[in-house]
Amino acid sequence: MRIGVIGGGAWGTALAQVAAHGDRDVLLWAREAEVVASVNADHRNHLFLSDIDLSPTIRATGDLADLAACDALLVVAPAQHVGAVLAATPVGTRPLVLCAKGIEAGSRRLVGEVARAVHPQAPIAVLSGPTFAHEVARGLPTAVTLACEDDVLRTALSERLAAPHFRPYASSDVTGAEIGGAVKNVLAIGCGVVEGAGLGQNARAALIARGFAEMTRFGLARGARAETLAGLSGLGDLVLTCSSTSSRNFSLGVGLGRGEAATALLADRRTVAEGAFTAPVLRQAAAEAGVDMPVCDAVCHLLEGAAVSDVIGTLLARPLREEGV
Ligand SMILES: NC(=O)c1ccc[n+]([C@@H]2O[C@H](COP(=O)([O-])OP(=O)(O)OC[C@H]3O[C@@H](n4cnc5c(N)ncnc54)[C@H](O)[C@@H]3O)[C@@H](O)[C@H]2O)c1
Ligand SMILES: O=P(O)(O)OC[C@H](O)CO
Repeated sequence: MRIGVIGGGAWGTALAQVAAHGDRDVLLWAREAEVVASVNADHRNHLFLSDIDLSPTIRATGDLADLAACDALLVVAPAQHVGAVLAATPVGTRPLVLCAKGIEAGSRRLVGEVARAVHPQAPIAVLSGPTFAHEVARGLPTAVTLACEDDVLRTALSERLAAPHFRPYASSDVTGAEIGGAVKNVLAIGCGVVEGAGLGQNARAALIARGFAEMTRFGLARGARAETLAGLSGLGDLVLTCSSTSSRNFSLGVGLGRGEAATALLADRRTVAEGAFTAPVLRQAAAEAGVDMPVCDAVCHLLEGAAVSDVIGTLLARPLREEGV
């Protein structure tokens, strides 16, 4: 199975490195000509993953048409751009493995729903979990959820992408795998705010636990399974992203917590903090589904410029309630 990767950011490049394990050929599509040039000439991605020596069996292209030579495509463009990039990609019946984490603005569709609309003939899988790209690319041990409704394809993809340091766990719950990844980015911004504002470790743990309850409520309402949300792509990724400044979402929150404006923090950035785009869409989607998500709402208010003390005060002053989802 020859793998093509759509997206030459940090995660697309790290996944290309995983797929190239054992000297297998991988084709990486990158939007930036300088990424294509540096991967092909130096086996490095100077723009997005600069300190990693890449396998020489990874070849980069700037032409989406070249992906017609691949058997399966990993989709690693940011969530807001997946629809446009896929519309320009020759897909047909090739499996699409969705690796972006987010919800599309406007349509409020998960990435899988976007992909199905653009390429209805293509089987869909989702690869998601606690995965900082720079750790995966360095060969540090990592486990992910690989979700696909088709058993045969799920097994084939798992076997093709598994490597000694990279262990996929199979699931048939595509929606659950997607929702965990999308919601955790929003919650990670909140945990970063806790850090930046110096609110303490207790507050961070409370936010992770109550945030997980929100992820579960929303996921169950959208048809996800509870065990998927409690797995690698849900709770696992939530814990990772809420604990480290290696996370772009957490770091964005740290800035907000220090009183910096979201507009300034997001201006001119080359890398993506998906939670900033997902938060307002998630608020709409949750309202539509009748699901209460006060922590995610609080993150929206903070991104809109509300003062940290006001937002935290409002969260804590809500009527007392029973614990549980
Ligand atoms: N970096 C990680 O550790 C990591 C891990 C797991 C999942 N992800 C997810 O992977 C996805 C891609 O993130 P990343 O970290 O590889 O990106 P990145 O932040 O390293 O780079 C930004 C990417 O956005 C692309 N881009 C910018 N404008 C675009 C446009 N108009 N059309 C198409 N592409 C455009 C760039 O070409 C580049 O590939 C995100 O959904 C992210 O949440 C990232
Ligand atoms: O840097 P972040 O916040 O986009 O997180 C990267 C990955 O999603 C972690 O699993």
